[in-house]
Amino acid sequence: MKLENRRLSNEEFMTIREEVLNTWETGAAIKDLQANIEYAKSVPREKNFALKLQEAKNNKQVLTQPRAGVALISEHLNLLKYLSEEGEADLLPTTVDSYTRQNRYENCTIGIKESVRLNRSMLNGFPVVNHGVSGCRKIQESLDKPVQARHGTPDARLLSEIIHASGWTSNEGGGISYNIPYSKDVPLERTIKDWQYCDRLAAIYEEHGVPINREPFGPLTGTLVPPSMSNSVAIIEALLAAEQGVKHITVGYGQCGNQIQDIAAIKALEQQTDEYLLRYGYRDTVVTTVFHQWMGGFPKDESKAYAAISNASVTAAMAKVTKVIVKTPHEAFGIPTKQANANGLKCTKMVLNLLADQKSYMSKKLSEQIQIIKEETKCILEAVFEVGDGDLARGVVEAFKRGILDIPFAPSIHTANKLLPARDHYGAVRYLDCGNIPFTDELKAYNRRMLEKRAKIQNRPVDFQMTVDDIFAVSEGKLVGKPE
Ligand SMILES: CCC[C@H]1O[C@@H](n2cnc3c(N)ncnc32)[C@H](O)[C@@H]1O
Repeated sequence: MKLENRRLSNEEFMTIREEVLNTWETGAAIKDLQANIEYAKSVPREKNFALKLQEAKNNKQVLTQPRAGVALISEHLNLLKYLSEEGEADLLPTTVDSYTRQNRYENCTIGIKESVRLNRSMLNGFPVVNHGVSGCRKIQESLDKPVQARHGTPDARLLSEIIHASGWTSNEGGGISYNIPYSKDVPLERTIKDWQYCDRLAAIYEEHGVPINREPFGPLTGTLVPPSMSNSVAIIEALLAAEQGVKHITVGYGQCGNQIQDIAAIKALEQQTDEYLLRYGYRDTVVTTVFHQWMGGFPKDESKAYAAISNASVTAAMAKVTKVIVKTPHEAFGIPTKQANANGLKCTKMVLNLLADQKSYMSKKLSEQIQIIKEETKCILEAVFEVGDGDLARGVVEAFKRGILDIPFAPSIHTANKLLPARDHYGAVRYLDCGNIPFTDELKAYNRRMLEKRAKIQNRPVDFQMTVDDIFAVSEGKLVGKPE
């Protein structure tokens, strides 16, 4: 079937579904889609992820959500209960393991057996496909808060079938955001199509009375991704989801570190997502936002790690995002203990509570940065539509081929890797090299000027060494990299 940004017909969807359910044994238990929907309808409304986000948006409340996932059902349940109670998490994840993300379910079988034998998690997340609908329903039924699948899966079709049949009412990911940062060589045509299936599935539940939230993965590689590039990808995935009938979309952004630029990025993302959805005829979509606390290298020192978590929480509060994804003081080491995970959540919530009655006020600098990000994003998105001859899906594939869309430090061979970012002297992320991104001369000159200011202050040339210094800076306790 030719790649096209067009809603899958029921016949197309059901034909693909037949094949998807046969890719692992646990697909057999969810063959009856109507029965799956009936089950999902039985989940109490207060445990619906989409509705809880919508309520938070209306109440201008910032919700907290951790990442968390371990191999076995009972341990995973204990972990999520602890994060919900002790950690006061408003929304619950299930972070899925790396084997599942690559559809290597046979490795999960071994990992589950080893976890039982050694009495500790031998997988770096919860293997939703292997545990199947029975295991995932047990998780959902035993918790009193909404659950979302968080992963990094290029082909998440079976994973999505199982989680929604289990009453999990949110799914993270997208055809770009779970491909380019997560894989070496998976064609975009493939993942855009596979995520059209996941979006259509979410929409079918929605059309039968079960609101399902879809959350494109905002931060991408989480390494100096300029806001206009990550915003462009988020808006594209929101449009692709809306075309399949998705009505609840959370667009996301990973903290870059300069507070004004980060708040501006969230505001620009909210405004332009609404603008583009409206422009392309999607009128009844509920758009919420998610801010990811610092995604780059973390300090090992616990106190400094809490400072990074608190600092990110201030930005989340001042930007009035709908939800914030929380880091832990174990970030520099690996998978956190449940205590460290809960501590990151409590630290975050304390800051959010202290700032609940405050927000960032429009200033000249803030409105200038919103304008810059919106203009850069507009240049990118208009070019994507143009090279796709008006079809967004084909435009994405062509735009990556030409380097119009380009994600820095991505493992995928399907991104040009010509874009080079670096921080200006305020710490805002700028384009050191725009590669093939079709910015106006004014926008290129602005980015260059901001980097030249830093070069002058630091008495150094504008070059790649700035980028290298910036990659290590935060883990060394500063934001802007300094020359040796
Ligand atoms: C793109 C997401 C990266 C973040 O995702 C966290 N992460 C990954 N797997 C787990 C897990 N099983 N439990 C708790 N956090 C986890 C990492 O620490 C990192 O911050």
